[in-house]
This record gives sequence, C-alpha cells and structure tokens, in this order.
Amino acid sequence: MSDTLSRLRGELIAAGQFFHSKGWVPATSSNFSARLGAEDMLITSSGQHKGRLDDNGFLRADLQGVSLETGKRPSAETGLHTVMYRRDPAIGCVLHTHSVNATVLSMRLEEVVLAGYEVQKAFPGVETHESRLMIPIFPNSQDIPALAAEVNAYLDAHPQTVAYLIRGHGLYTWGTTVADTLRHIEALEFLFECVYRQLLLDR
Ligand SMILES: CSC[C@@H](O)[C@@H](O)C(=O)COP(=O)(O)O
Ligand SMILES: [Zn+2]
Repeated sequence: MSDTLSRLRGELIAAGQFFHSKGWVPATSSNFSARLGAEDMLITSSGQHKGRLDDNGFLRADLQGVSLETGKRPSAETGLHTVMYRRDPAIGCVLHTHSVNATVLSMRLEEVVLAGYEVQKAFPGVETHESRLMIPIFPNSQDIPALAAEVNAYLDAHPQTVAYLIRGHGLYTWGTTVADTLRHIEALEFLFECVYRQLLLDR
C-alpha cells in the first residue's frame, strides 16, 4: 500500500467526518475522490455513508471509471469525477456534497451568482470581493455520462468555473489537493448560506 494512497484516504475520511458534522452528506449521499497518478484515482465505493468511511470504503479506479479492485463498485457518479481528472492534470481532488442550502438554491435559481463577498477569495486566482463567480446549475439526470459531457462542454466554454450545482441534487467542486477542495466546499457552503439569507431578506 503506497504512502500516498493511505494519506489521501485518511484525508478523505476526515473530510467526510467534517462534512457530516455540518449536515452536508446526509444518508449515503455524496462522493469523494483524489488523484493517485496520471492514470488512476482513489474514489468512494457506492452506497457508503460518507460521514462514517473507513479504509474499506474506497477503491482504486482508472480515469475511465473502471474499478481496479475486484468486487468493489465505484460511486454511481464516478463519471463526474473522471471527467475532471481527464480535463486537467493539475486537478488532484473532486468532492461532491448534498447540503440543504445547495439543494434548495438549485431548485429556485437558474445559476448562483457570487459577488461582493470577501470569502470568494478562497478560490484560486480570486483576489478581490469585487470579482463575480458564476456557479452553473445543471438539470439532474441519472444518465451520468450525458451529464458529464454537459459539464465538460460548459467548462470548455467557461474555464474559470470553480464549482457547479445539479438541480435538486448537490454540489461538485475540485482542486489541486484534498485540503484545497475541502476549503472550496466550506467557502461555497458559507456563500450559499449568505445568498439564501439575502433572498429571504429581499422578499
Ligand atoms: C442517497 S441518494 C444519493 C445518491 O443517489 C448519489 O447522488 C450520491 O451522491 C451517492 O452515490 P454513491 O453511489 O454512493 O457515490
Ligand atoms: Zn449525489
């Protein structure tokens, strides 16, 4: 077992415990992955409770989503992870969560516009609250290859995108490391709470 694999697995287990403490990974929702090398990744197996992961809750898969471990089934949404690793060799982690705020906002808005918030600086390349981050919302689908193709085309056209929502479903974001990606999730959840509260005040 490589040191890298056990370190990344530990980081993803800790991320799941943190997200669970926040209520962002209810039931067996959500999935996590981290790049192992140029051709493979570590990903949660399907149906695990992400707040109570242990070493057995992961498997190695290639970047086409094929399990490299017999008897273990990768996340049902593996295609949304592999599309990111194939797009960009600098991406080292993809995290998907199902918080209430992400889900509710995705049901009410066409896109989430983040503007004027200091915490936007949690994202790479964002140096001022005067930036504008657009979080697109894709229709939910059980056809993961089709959804992954839609995400891929959108990111080709909008390469500055830092995350996306799936309607009625949840949030996907990515980063170079598990720590960076966890910071993105935490920043986005803070920002979604701000957007939600502003919408309430504006009523
Ligand atoms: C428990 S419903 C959530 C799932 O349908 C799915 O959206 C999800 O995030 C987890 O799927 P998984 O196959 O465990 O990775
Ligand atoms: Zn999901």
